[in-house]
Amino acid sequence: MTVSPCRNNFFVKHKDLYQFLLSVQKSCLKNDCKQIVSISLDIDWVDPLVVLDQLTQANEINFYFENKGKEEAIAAIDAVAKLQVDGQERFMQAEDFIKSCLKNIVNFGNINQPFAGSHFFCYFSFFDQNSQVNYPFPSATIFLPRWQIAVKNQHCTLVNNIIVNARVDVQKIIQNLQNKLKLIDSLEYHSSKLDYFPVKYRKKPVTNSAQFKRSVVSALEKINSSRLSKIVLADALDVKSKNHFNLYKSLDNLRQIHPNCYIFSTSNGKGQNFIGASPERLISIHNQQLITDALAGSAPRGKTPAEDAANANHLLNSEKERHEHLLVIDFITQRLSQLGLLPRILAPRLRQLSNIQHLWTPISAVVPTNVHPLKIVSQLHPTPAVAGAARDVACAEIRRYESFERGLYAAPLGWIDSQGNCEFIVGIRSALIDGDRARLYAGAGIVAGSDPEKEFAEVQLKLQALLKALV
Ligand SMILES: C=C(O[C@@H]1C=C(C(=O)O)C=C[C@H]1O)C(=O)O
Repeated sequence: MTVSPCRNNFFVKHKDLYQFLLSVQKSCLKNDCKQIVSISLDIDWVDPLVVLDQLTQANEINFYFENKGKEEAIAAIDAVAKLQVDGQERFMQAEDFIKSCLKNIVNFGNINQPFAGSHFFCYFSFFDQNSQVNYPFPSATIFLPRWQIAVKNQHCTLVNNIIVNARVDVQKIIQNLQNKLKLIDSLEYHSSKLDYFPVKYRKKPVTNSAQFKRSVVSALEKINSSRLSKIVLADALDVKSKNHFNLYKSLDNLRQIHPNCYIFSTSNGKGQNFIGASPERLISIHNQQLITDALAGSAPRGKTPAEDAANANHLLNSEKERHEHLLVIDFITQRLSQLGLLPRILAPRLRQLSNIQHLWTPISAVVPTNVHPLKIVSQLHPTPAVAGAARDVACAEIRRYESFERGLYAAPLGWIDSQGNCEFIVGIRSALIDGDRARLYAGAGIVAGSDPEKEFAEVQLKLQALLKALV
């Protein structure tokens, strides 16, 4: 792997890149192969969301991921390498794809700056196989983007991944990069305010309220009599707007309303987008340190500080909520142990969002270098936070109760770098957007003692938070 020093002034120093690309091309010619070059450049601060909005073409896939609290945002646009698969082997195939791409990547620029070097963006569906034939996303998509813009703590990095072979015009690659830099430089940034448009839309629940509550009652009967101790039942809400939804403004609203959530968006390059604001991290790994969230058990935020504290107290002390939460902790620790990891359960706490609060227990572990992040993702997904326990029974029942395809809802999405660092979240509180139509998803965990009315209200609360941000 060849690494050159960082170029702060690309326009002055681009000769080094030219020489570098020529040498890569020469070796491609000699070995009759092609190579991916990851060019990392330090650039002036930009808002990756604005870049995403302004630079993505409708026919390109893309990915957006932001955690305002951590001052991190990353936009990935278009693909130079992509894998889309369905079926049980999807996580394994994704891992193999990433490993084989990495063998073929050389770096140019300072790969030690935040988010430099190659990153793979991945999103999966809840089930191995979508049963809705025309569902717009396959059950696994992994891609290495052509363009990646990321900020971390005010530091901004542009990565341009390119394919070099014997025929490619090296001069043109550099020209392309220069043009893109100029374009990014010319973008305008306005400090935006919350933009609640009085959007005109029609709402239509996919499951009517009576049906949802009947499902809860029926699930409770099963919980008393079978191997099922928890099931997460979701509801969907269809919304038809007068105009096309504005993704950029909706995401901008989401990041302002939910600054401590992960804001995400992905486009399939065919007109459909999946977006949301999730409080739930599946795994993050930084320098072999893994953190995962057990997040389950919910209460609304109070209207006054006193009411809020009372709700929080009730949540922390409720046997039913604690049982629901413990099932997730037990599952995660068991699964991590099966992989040979030694999970450490950190102190339980509350995750307080603008509209709702959850019981939250972070769990940490050290990941040996031979355990690939996607092995862990495949072991953990779906946790009882979004499926139930026992998992197989819960998943089969979810298929029976829910009349709609979960698709990317409640499934892992995130990125992995070449060192095994990664961040995957669970795609809950999410919506599938298709022009002027949106389908919103949210669910609630049902355990012994659940009240159908309260579970229905919890799902509506989650749906409303998302609906409020869509414009
Ligand atoms: C399934 C969802 O949320 C999950 C269910 C929770 C609960 O029932 O208490 C809490 C957090 C999430 O793990 C969702 O929001 O769609």
